[in-house]
Amino acid sequence: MSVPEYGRAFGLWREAARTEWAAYTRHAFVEGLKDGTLPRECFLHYLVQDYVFLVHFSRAWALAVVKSETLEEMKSAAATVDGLVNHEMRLHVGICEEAGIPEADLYSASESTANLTYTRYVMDAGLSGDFADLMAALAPCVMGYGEIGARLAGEATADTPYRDWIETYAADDYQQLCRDVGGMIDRALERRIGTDFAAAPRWAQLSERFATATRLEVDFWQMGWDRS
Ligand SMILES: Cc1ncc(CN)c(N)n1
Repeated sequence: MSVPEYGRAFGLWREAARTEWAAYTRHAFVEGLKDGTLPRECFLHYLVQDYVFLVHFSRAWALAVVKSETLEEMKSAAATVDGLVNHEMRLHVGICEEAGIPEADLYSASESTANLTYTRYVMDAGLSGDFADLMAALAPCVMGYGEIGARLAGEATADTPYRDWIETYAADDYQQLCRDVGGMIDRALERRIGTDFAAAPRWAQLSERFATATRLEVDFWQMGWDRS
């Protein structure tokens, strides 16, 4: 299967971090979602943590609204906050409710170290840097799940109990969000570092931010796998 395309900067970042990217998008947790062998307790542990993750991730996208320099950037960041808090989190609330975990418990769940490390890294990228730094740190999260969802939609076993999760990220609206964010990132970078991304003095640092956030995604799956 060919991988979906989510923009020029994302493609370059992904290629530069190919080892980390493979560890993220093909982690044992992901393969367990695909063939249904992931233990339910691991999935629920991950999902509770992911709800908390999305709360802080939404704060980081809200910071992107503050750091925007154009209306396009602002609209895209605001639409992503909306997508996260009003759509993606519904998946978590629904599945956890079925498992007897009410939403109030999700909101007050204590954060695992992997969760805390990742979301605060992203937040710091935005606080200490500019919009481009923030986008490089946010991109692995948005696009990685888009790529995983698209692959698993085609490869998952018919009876995997994780079909709802897979379809949330394979769905047209999530795939469109990835393309829209990817296009917006390209234009945001062109504005700040010029069209030849790889030749720009800031490129190495932006790529490093992307690679670091990708490693933190690997740790997040591992946290779910270990229930740590
Ligand atoms: C840890 C993590 N990374 C990415 C996503 C997809 N927004 C997520 N829900 N959780």
